[in-house]
Amino acid sequence: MGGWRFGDPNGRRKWFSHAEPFAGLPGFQLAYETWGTLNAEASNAVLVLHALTGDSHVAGGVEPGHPTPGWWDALVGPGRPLDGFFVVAPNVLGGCQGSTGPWQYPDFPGLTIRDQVRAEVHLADFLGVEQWAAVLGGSMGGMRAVEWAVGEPDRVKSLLLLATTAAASAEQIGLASAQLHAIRANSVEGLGVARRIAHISYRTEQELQARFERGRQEDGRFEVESYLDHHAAKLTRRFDSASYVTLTEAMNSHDVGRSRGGVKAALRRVKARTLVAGVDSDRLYPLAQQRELAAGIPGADGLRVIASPYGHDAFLIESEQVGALVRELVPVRSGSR
Ligand SMILES: CC(=O)SCCNC(=O)CCNC(=O)[C@H](O)C(C)(C)COP(=O)(O)OP(=O)(O)OC[C@H]1O[C@@H](n2cnc3c(N)ncnc32)[C@H](O)[C@@H]1OP(=O)(O)O
Ligand SMILES: N[C@@H](CCO)C(=O)O
Repeated sequence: MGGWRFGDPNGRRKWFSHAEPFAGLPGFQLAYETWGTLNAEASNAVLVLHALTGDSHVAGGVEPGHPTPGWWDALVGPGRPLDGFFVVAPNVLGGCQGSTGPWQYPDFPGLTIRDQVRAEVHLADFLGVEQWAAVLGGSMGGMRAVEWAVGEPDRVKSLLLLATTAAASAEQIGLASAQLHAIRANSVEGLGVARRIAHISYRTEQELQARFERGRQEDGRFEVESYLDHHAAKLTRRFDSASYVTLTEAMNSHDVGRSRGGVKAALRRVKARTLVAGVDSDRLYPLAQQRELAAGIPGADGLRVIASPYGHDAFLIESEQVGALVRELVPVRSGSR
């Protein structure tokens, strides 16, 4: 088993353990990282929720000795939008970066986004956070963020939903099911095939055309093929195929309206001041999905649009635009954190 499943590659992980049976598991642990300090009123805690292949390492280089870059470096650190907050980022339940996942159990139960959020509620209780100043998430992280706000409306003061949806659509489930078939046919090769399919959906036709055209490598592969091979190999080195299946199935299960009278009724439960943003070129999580969220959440301030040629991945790449949204959601109030 790779060290990344158990270990602490950046030397910053902490673990929370829950010893009681939970969602078909005998118990669980969540790996998480934190930045900053919880204030005396416990009013400055921000929960950052990662996407499908992300992890708890939101930021690197904030403290000496931890240089490995994170996936939202632009948000955390001196002078950055979450400076002064107590930032908490767990690895999702079912993931493979320190949290309990299917690589540990032969008969790992299926999990839903709701199960994953319920696990994070236990982490919040453990940390002494009664209400998050903000919950932020994109894509799968946004699914958990909206589930937090619907399921625990009194515990989320403000909410940022990026490139996400209230319920997985038929197309999203369809693309995911092709990826799941590839992995079930051959877990290692299949993970690479799944990443290739997924990565195309994370980018845009125009970007791929502009970058690669019909170019070929010396070995005869198309440039775009080589690019996808590279992303497939990179993910296969750092990610567990069984976790990919568990997390993908959890995303397919996502429907905030299930057993709550539908999406509209569920979204009306949200009490948080909310910003919803989508990416103008996102073909996987199209703007219509964020429009539905913005229209349905009572405290939502319209729909914000991130302008980008990069498609769905823009919520990871367009850090200036994302940072501006975070500053708007949780403005710096000197001395009040
Ligand atoms: C820093 C961390 O630890 S992140 C860990 C957690 N990760 C996450 O949460 C998100 C997962 N990551 C991602 O989704 C993606 O990597 C993103 C969105 C961040 C990538 O965004 P971009 O910066 O646009 O990268 P892009 O898609 O252009 O890929 C660049 C890579 O493709 C390679 N590449 C470009 N063209 C080609 C080609 N024709 N053939 C082969 N490789 C190619 C580059 O050399 C580069 O390699 P590297 O990443 O190993 O340095
Ligand atoms: N590139 C992102 C896309 C999923 O939202 C990831 O791998 O997590």
